Amino acid sequence: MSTHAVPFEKYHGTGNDFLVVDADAEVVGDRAAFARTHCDRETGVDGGDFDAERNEESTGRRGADGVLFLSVEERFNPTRVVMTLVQPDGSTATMCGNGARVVALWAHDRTGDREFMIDTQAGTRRASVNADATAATIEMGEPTFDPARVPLARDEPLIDEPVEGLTVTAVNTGVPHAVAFVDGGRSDPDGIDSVDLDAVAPPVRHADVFPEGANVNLASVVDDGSGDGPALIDQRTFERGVEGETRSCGTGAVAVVAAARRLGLIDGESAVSRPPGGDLEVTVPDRGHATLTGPVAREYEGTLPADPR
Ligand SMILES: N[C@@H](CCC[C@H](N)C(=O)O)C(=O)O
Repeated sequence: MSTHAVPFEKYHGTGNDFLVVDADAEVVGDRAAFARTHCDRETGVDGGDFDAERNEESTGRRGADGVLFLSVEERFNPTRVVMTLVQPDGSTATMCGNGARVVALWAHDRTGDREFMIDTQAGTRRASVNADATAATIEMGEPTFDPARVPLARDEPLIDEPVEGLTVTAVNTGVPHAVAFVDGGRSDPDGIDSVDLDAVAPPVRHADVFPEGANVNLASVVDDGSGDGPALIDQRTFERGVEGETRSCGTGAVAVVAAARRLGLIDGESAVSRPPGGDLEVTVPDRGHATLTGPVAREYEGTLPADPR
């Protein structure tokens, strides 16, 4: 059994926060146990109070939404980064939009580059960091409603249909998502924030129609984009693997905009999705890659036991 200390860095993208471990430099024997222990919101890693050496945007919470194990391959142009996300329940996610944006900033911090190819289990995705390294953009692949690829336990797409008490649309944006539109945005006392997400999401997340489970999003169209600016959509997401609500979900933001377009709820291919942790700019063109852009920040660093058992 290994008991050595593993260096890590903590980053977040719009409040979706991750421990980052350099997989080339560090050997973590049981990655699932490492994630389960150190991501725990009650007893996991603690960045402590803010101080001058820490980024003032730190979320300041114990634990994390996952561990990113990263491997940099600088011999490619652009530099490639192999990304594996292990979630707080020990599962591995095929894709994570905010995680991939964090990967871009982490790789920028190590190499100084601003363009990267990120290898995920959902495919290779192009990513970039902006000039002052405060935001990152990632190509997200093409959202699909294809029942075989969501996946669904049926042959027809699931579009605006009742599932376990919510009316949902199912879409895969690298991982499976269920999107339910509700009336009233965040500023409405009876709107999206009045819903008990921890109560309504689990039956949908585990519904038989989703054989691999699903992340569950609530969304409310605040501005349909028919005026001057892009559409604005308030978002909340209950994440598979975290088994709770996160402050932001990037694949969820793309799913919300893709579903809004499919249902004809917004004009144009661009929208701002607004989870609690901050705004995400999303484009979902008729064909080709969706994109996801938003702030990313480094919080702090430290060491953690490799084998926490
Ligand atoms: N927070 C992520 C999504 C991570 C994967 C998800 N929990 C799953 O298991 O499907 C994001 O920003 O996309």
